[in-house]
Amino acid sequence: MVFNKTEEQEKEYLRQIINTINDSINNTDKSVKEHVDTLQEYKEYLWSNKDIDPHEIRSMRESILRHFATGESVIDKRKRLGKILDIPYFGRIDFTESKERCGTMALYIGIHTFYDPVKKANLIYDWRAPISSMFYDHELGNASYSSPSGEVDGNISLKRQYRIRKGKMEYMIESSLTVHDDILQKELSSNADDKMKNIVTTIQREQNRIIRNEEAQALIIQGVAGSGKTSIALHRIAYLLYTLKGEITSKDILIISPNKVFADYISNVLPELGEETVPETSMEQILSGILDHKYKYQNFFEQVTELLDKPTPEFIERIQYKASFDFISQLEKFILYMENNYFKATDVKLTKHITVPAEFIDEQFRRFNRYPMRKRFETMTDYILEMMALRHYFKATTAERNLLKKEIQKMFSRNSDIQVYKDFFEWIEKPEMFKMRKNRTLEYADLAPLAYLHIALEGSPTPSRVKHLLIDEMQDYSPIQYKIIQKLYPCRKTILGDTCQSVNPYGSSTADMIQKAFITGEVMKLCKSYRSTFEITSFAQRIQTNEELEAITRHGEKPTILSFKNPEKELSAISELITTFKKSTYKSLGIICKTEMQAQEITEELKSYTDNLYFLSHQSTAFAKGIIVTSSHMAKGLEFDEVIIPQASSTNYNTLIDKSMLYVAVTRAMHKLTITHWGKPSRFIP
Ligand SMILES: Nc1ncnc2c1ncn2[C@@H]1O[C@H](COP(=O)(O)OP(=O)(O)OP(=O)(O)O)[C@@H](O)[C@H]1O
Repeated sequence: MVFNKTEEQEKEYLRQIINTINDSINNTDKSVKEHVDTLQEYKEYLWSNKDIDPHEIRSMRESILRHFATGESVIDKRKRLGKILDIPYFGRIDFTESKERCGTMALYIGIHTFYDPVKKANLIYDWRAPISSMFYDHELGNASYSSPSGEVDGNISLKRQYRIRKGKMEYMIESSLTVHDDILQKELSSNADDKMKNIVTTIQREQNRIIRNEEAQALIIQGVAGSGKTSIALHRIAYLLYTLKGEITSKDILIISPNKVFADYISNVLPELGEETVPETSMEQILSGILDHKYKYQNFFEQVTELLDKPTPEFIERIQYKASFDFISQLEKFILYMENNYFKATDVKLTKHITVPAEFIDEQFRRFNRYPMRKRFETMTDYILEMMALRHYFKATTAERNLLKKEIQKMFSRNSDIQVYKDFFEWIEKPEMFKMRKNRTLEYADLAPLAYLHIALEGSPTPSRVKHLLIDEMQDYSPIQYKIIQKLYPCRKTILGDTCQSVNPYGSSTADMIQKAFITGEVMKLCKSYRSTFEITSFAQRIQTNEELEAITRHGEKPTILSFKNPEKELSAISELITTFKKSTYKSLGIICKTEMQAQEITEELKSYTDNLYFLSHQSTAFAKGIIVTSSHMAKGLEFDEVIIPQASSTNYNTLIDKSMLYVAVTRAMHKLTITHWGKPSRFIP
């Protein structure tokens, strides 16, 4: 007999579950109150009794801490219960184990586990539990999952999906498929929120494999635009926090994200999944940190702007060379060269009668080669003086010690990293490859190699406590940057991106290049694109074909291309499109320009037609709902119900990097896309 066979029975069961959760909430509230009262009693006792003996104080202190810890975990539980009251579960599978004789289990799956202490049974299973994986991986029929004690085989006889909101069941679907297409279609057709949302109810099989991959040391996810890479990476973090509880907490995870707006945009997913948000940083922050924030540098955004503007061929060449593996191997050879040639030992006369011979000093420089070059001087001095004390009974004074150390330091050719870096380019006979900008500002492409040399000379900063590193927009970082990341964060990693969406075509990395830079790493692919309608995805494919991409069959309006005689007409048409958007059910509109300067200009111009425009610059820190005007670079990773791409003329979109920008802009649209231009249209518009 099937448990809760009909929809009526399911609705009644939901009511029962909600009552049980409410009982549990009342009990935890009582327990929280008891803890608070006890702590208050302790406090009053301590305040009113001045002469308590130290033993009593100690034992009270322990009790207080114990109460505090239990109190905190009860509060956590209370928070979780409050959350599951809204949507207790979203799926169900009926599973019969082949070996066991305990019959068929109806497993309800939700964001959190719910254990009923009265019935002594798990009423809801966490979506991350091993048994729940079958919900995502299997259709009706034979199924299995990996439990801690081995593979469990069995049979799924029923599969249901529910939409429950505020404790009420809106509908349920019985399905033989993994995740029912109707529900996925409904989710995908909904409008964009101001923050990325979780997709736990509709995770697809190929996505689930990535979320639950525990083997890969570095998991590299190459996924087409809109394939759910970022969502999946965040669900993976939630999964790891669940399975590795006790070993890893959200504070042990670090996200390297492209900018603050993106970090803000994704900041809701983990809390929605019941986990804390994780720390976030940027590549520039890391690299500049290695160099003690000593140098002014062109940031990545400025480099992209220069590439879009009028880059000189030499500028492009410098970026390209520094993103090559040949460059890394030259740099490594040079480090070896420094090791062999930069330390020129000389005799050091410590007293009238005592001289430390050059040969002996040189020997010590080589002896301590496990230390970075500039970190050897202290240890060498100590060792030399120890040897002299042993062999010659010479006991050096502090002044003599300082003198020796200073002299040894002087034997190393260079103190300045920049000078060493310049030497490198002389050594490879390519001095033209290094160019300092005005105001002693470094080019962005020099930041990483300079940091690499700095590590060879001074060592890495203190070992990081990061246990899992997440890198988004992987294609925008070059191999040398990955080499540094590997030195700094030898932990496990999840790295994701899409080569087709590079805003750094001369210095970008493919999944294979990243794998090569890390030596180890597993590449997994996501080929299905979920964000945009079939029509928009097909349009994007004609701008830049990705053979691996598979568009989801969700249909919508065909993208529109509007041509005008002059910029005034174009602007007035855009303002009309804005008016139509305001009357529509769509919640977000992105007006995406090629550069930030163009976005700023258009914002100013549109202000006389419409209000509530939000200009998103590279200095912005938060994403906003409504009408956003921004550049392609900033729009990367974001999505909008509707997108307008202005100024798509042949002069504005003409080069390789322009094409990438157009592709990024087009793939931000979920439901509607309009491209406008005056004069000749860009050759990239299909
Ligand atoms: N299994 C799924 N169920 C529901 N929605 C999904 C699913 N997978 C992806 N999506 C939706 O597709 C959209 C794109 O997801 P996401 O931004 O994570 O993709 P991405 O690969 O990082 O995109 P891009 O590289 O283009 O920025 C989001 O709206 C996300 O909610």
